[in-house]
Amino acid sequence: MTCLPSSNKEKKKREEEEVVEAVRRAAAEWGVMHIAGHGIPDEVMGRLRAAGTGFFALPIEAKEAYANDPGSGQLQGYGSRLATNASGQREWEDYLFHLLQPDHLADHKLWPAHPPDYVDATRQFGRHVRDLASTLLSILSLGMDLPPSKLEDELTTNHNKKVKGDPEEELNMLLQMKINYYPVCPQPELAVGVEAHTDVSALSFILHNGVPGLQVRHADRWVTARSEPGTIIVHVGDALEILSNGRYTSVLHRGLVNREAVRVSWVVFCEPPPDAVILRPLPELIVHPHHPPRFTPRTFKEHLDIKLFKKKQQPSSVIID
Ligand SMILES: O=C(O)CCC(=O)C(=O)O
Ligand SMILES: [Fe+2]
Repeated sequence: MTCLPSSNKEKKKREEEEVVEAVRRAAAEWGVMHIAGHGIPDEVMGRLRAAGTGFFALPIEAKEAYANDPGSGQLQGYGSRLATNASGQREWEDYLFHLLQPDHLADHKLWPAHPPDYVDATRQFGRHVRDLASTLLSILSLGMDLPPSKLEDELTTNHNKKVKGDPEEELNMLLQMKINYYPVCPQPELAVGVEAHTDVSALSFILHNGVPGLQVRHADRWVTARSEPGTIIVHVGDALEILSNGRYTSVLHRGLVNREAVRVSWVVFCEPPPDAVILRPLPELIVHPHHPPRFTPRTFKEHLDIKLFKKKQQPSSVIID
């Protein structure tokens, strides 16, 4: 039987609708999903993993050449969290954190010179993740019956009159790279890799080295993320939960450690610029009295401050907006 062109088109349309619905459901019910067919070549993911793993294998002095200094506001660089957290558990991880995109704002002095492929592999990965972020934001816009460009436009438009520049000017979303390195832990029951939190980003993209440890909160229980080789894990973060007025869920999650194997994860946080974008529930989604706004408007930076303040006020391991 020969397929008529119109039935091909219908098939494609149906498939696209199925993808939109699958992504919408995962983002609404879980706030997390595994994405296959993401367009990032295996070779690029393999080089990223090798480069990051190579960095953490360097002697401590070589890593400390990139040390951060959170006390003086220098958040980018290499850091260690082998300290006791508010809930009395030990956070058992080292990490490397730096801006990944846009490339012209990145401080390349903080990108490790060893292994030599670090800069190129990480940059290549960043370009692919940036494209994937745009694709997902358009699918998630369609999932709320909005035009495909809606969410990305909202995350890149200067609405803040207090911030200089053309109010209509297109801004860039930022991608921040964090590599988490969780050493083998002799007493994993006394420690946690990363304590329970939601990400402040719009979306976070996670690769890992295949060792289980990421857990997400769903229906009042912790669920361990499966290892699905070749896929990338995507979290909905707070910024998207706010824009979607809670239709999409910023997922509560944590990283556990274990006795047998080192775990490494690469997380790319995709976020709006800190001051120019005002995060507020999209007006199209507000219908009085059934769907009132669930969040007060705030810049991304203000959101970070609100969250930090709540964390200080409520010293438990769980931070929820
Ligand atoms: O290690 C992981 O899989 C998650 C780490 C994480 O949640 C984070 O760095 O924000
Ligand atoms: Fe996280």
